[in-house]
Amino acid sequence: MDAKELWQRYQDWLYYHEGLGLYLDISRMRFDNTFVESLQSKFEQAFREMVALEKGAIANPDENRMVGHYWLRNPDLAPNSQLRAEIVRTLEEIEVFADQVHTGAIHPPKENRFTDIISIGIGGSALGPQFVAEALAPDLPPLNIHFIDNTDPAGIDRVLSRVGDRLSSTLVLVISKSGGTPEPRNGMIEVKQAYSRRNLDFAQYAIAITSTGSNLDKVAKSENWLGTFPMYDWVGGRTSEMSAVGLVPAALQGINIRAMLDGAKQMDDATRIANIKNNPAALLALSWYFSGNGKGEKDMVVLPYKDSLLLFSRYLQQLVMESLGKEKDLDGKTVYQGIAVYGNKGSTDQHAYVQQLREGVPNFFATLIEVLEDRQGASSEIDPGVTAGDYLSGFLLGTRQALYENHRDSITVTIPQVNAQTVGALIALYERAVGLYASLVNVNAYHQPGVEAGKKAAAVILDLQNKVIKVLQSERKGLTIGEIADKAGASDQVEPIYKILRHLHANNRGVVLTGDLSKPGTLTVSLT
Ligand SMILES: O=P(O)(O)OC[C@H]1O[C@H](O)[C@H](O)[C@@H](O)[C@@H]1O
Repeated sequence: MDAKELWQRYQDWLYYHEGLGLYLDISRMRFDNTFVESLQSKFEQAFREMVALEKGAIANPDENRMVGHYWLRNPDLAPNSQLRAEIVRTLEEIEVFADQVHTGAIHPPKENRFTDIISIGIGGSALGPQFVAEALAPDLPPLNIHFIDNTDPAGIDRVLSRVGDRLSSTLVLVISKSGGTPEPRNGMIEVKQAYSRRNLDFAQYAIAITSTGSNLDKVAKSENWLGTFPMYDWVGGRTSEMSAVGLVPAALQGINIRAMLDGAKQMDDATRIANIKNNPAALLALSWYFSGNGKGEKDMVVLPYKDSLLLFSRYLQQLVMESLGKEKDLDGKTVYQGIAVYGNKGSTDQHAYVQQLREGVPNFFATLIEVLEDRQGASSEIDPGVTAGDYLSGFLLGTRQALYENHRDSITVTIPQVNAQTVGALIALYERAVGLYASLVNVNAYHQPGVEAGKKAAAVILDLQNKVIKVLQSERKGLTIGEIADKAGASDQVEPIYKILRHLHANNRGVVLTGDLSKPGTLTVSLT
């Protein structure tokens, strides 16, 4: 296509949302009209399924759950008045709570104000709050947020030492929908220990955000924690940013949560339109389907040209890959679906892996996120008539063009500025695109059976560790790893047993490995 034809194609396919000032450009995806027509009936089905989902159908059949994140930003859509009232009440409670924390009406026992937040959660209970904090928290927030999103002891130490003496004015959010995920549970226990080492009563600093009746909820209630906020059965972790999971930390940081909800609602309205060309989420799903042949054959590289959107790709990684990465389709057929997502930010990445994108294996399509406003206020000039923002914009346009010229497709999403409304809209746009794409490829976007399998496998390892320690305790003499495995009744688990013992040895846990470390099979293992 020559420049004139491309300009026409750009205009033909450009989507613009007036209320949000958001543009979506899929002109650099090389599909043609025949392809669009070939997907028409699949899209009609996808739109129908989305209507049913929003009306409260069991859209997550494996878990027998409704899928209601769209109701969070428009409670009038909720399928019954009880849910509606609950959504509205929770939102009001969050605002009142944040306000009371900010004014000091709610304060730590020995201080006038809370100064910091430690937010403990993983996956959907961390990625949204992290993305939003990075994107929207003011430079001087009323409370500084720190995240513990793993069971890495050194990571926990790092957060605790950064907080230091301010622990006595730190509010702890323990976020877990299920209330039973091991990583946040471990983080909570360690943080609780840190409070008690300082003679602080953890319960007076702790807030639980979890499903009613979960283990975490029970602990919070029995220990009389400072507060609890509900997480609903019908909101999945990876779509929970607009529930208490995302709204509590955001409101505490002084982020305008009503604006975030409004942006998402406006986008939800726009992506409800049952017409591919007028629906930005459908345009995204169409582009993804085209690029990867409906089988995820190409990866999605997400490049926001704005530092504050750095974590968008990580956020999308869970949303897209946990939703679409499925072995079986809804009919039980083996399909190995998914779309791999990665990326950091432009132009920074142009000095790293963009080399491969431009010239190497063409196994991806790029999504460039453009922000029209460079900064608040005027920019000084770097060169005559040129600002740093002009460079950033130039790098984006140049990369888009260079990729296209080398037969690499790209999508460009343009927002006027990074604010609560546009961030809410971006989240809603991708949530809907994932839902529609899942319908096109006939997978359940709302369960995660593979993750559950991983959790079970980890539990088996911890069980094995206990057995191994019992064997060592009951034997006085040194044993080989093979002998330990036999005595533990786990002869087929020699290698994991070796790795368990090596880990215990490295952490001075009373296990001694003697012999040639390069020949694990010959080692003798004993207790100190
Ligand atoms: O919020 P939680 O119940 O603790 O779950 C946290 C995360 O862990 C799970 O393993 C799921 O795969 C994620 O979808 C979820 O967001």
